[in-house]
Amino acid sequence: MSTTTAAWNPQGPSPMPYHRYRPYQDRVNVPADDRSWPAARIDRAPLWVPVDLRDGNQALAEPMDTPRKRRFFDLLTGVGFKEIEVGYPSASRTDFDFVRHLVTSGAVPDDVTPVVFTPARPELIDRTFESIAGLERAVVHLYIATSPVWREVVLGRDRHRIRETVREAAERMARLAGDSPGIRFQFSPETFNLTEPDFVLELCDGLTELWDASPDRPVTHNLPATVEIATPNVYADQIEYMHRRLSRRDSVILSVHPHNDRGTGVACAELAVLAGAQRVEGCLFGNGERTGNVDLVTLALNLYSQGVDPMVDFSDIDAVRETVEHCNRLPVHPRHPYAGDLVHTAFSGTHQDAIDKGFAHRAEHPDEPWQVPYLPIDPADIGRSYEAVIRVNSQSGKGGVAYLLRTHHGIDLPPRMRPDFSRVVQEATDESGREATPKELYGLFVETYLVETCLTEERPVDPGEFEILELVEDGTAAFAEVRVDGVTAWGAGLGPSASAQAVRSAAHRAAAR
Ligand SMILES: CC(=O)SCCNC(=O)CCNC(=O)[C@H](O)C(C)(C)COP(=O)(O)OP(=O)(O)OC[C@H]1O[C@@H](n2cnc3c(N)ncnc32)[C@H](O)[C@@H]1OP(=O)(O)O
Ligand SMILES: CC(C)C(=O)C(=O)O
Repeated sequence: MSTTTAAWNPQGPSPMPYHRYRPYQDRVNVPADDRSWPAARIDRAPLWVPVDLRDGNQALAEPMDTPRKRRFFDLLTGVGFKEIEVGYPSASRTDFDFVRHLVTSGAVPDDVTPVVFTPARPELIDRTFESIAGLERAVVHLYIATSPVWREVVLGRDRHRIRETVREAAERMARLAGDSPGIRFQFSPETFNLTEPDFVLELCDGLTELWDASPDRPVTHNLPATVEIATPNVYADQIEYMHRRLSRRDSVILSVHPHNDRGTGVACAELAVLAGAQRVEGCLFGNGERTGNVDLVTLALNLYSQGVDPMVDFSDIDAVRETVEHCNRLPVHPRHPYAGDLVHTAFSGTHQDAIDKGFAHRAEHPDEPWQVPYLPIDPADIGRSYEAVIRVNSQSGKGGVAYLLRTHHGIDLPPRMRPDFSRVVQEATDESGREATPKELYGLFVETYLVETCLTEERPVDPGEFEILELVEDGTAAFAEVRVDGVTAWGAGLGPSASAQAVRSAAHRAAAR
């Protein structure tokens, strides 16, 4: 990219000390392989693994207690997740007790595998195995940071010492698991995205060998973007590098664990799946350390919107959201993809017009694939009503106003009358600075167009004086446009003598102008 400033771009240098930071190219070696991921396509869902009860939980000011964790766990199994990280049992008594609760209460369905998380420390590995005693199936997940800064600054161990620590931990895990066929292993080189690729490959391949992974008892290598450092294409290159080189590839489940520091967690996960990842760890609605873990709801519904089976059920997204908000004690943002309160709502006029026309088109062609403008998916598919799709304020136009009157009050304004009522609404909302609810719109409609009595008394109109320009009757209501002395106005009527009322009303409005 050119660094010279073009005449059309008047931006000046920022006073912020950006020179303190380095581009990712100076921080990690990213393999310059040929890449195939840009041309790939996602045609099936990866294995989703929610880590809300561990990574999400460790980021909460008030970690979940057993009842909250249990409620979350039941939600996750109910939605259809089959592998669930349930805690960091060596971290606290609460975490340990919850895993024991799962073991002893029979809460784990037969087709669900819990995952437990442990650092590479012998006493904590022992405690982790203690927590799962009695579970038929579990994945024991070992982690240690592998990148240069963490090695030097945090762990004080060089590559050789890290290799040794990992080997000793893995041997201990293998010993503790014994010949139990239901216990599988997972390894996460924390800060993978900042680690030299050859070192990660060496560690992962060493464990595949040591744990004797096979297609029947595969090992999971989980490659986290612990802290995002680059655009998502870079993560995809890193994942594809591993995908192509990991040994015993058919005995390895290649997993990713993106965080969202740059706001690109979802993009990282999607590009990583294009690059060969088969499993994705994340949290519902993106809870997690700092800016959060990648949001599994968004990922699953992104697939859904492509016509791909997401293999989880979010058909009642508000119930899912309510449980997650209760357990995390954190709200979901109103603009959150798919689940936020406002994400299926249009306030602006041209959007409302397009949605209105889209629904009308759909009513005539119900079997066509979904293509209502501005609505990526049908809100009804995730349990949302159409009620909130269009809301009116001063940014709205005639289409939205007409839509609300029609859908909430059964009043279908004739197209030529819509601009007239829209002006009335615009004045009212400009004046109030607020949204106009469907009830308020109806009130404005009645007040504006059903005006016969007072005007009749003030200035009676002789029927011979006016000309009816348009009269529309639709069974419930009638609408009339009338000219009096060269002045036109609309009126409306409801009920049995709606037409007569509409004409009288319009005539009196015109006469009063
Ligand atoms: C990216 C992630 O999300 S990783 C998961 C992080 N999650 C958590 O930390 C939540 C739960 N953790 C805890 O409850 C505690 O940290 C415990 C129980 C695990 C350990 O507690 P403590 O013994 O008090 O240690 P502390 O919390 O200070 O952790 C730092 C120590 O762990 C070491 N450490 C960090 N990661 C690892 C690892 N994967 N394997 C082995 N040791 C590690 C550090 O080098 C440091 O050791 P040092 O004291 O010798 O310098
Ligand atoms: C250790 C892994 C799984 C992790 O939580 C991270 O890197 O964020």
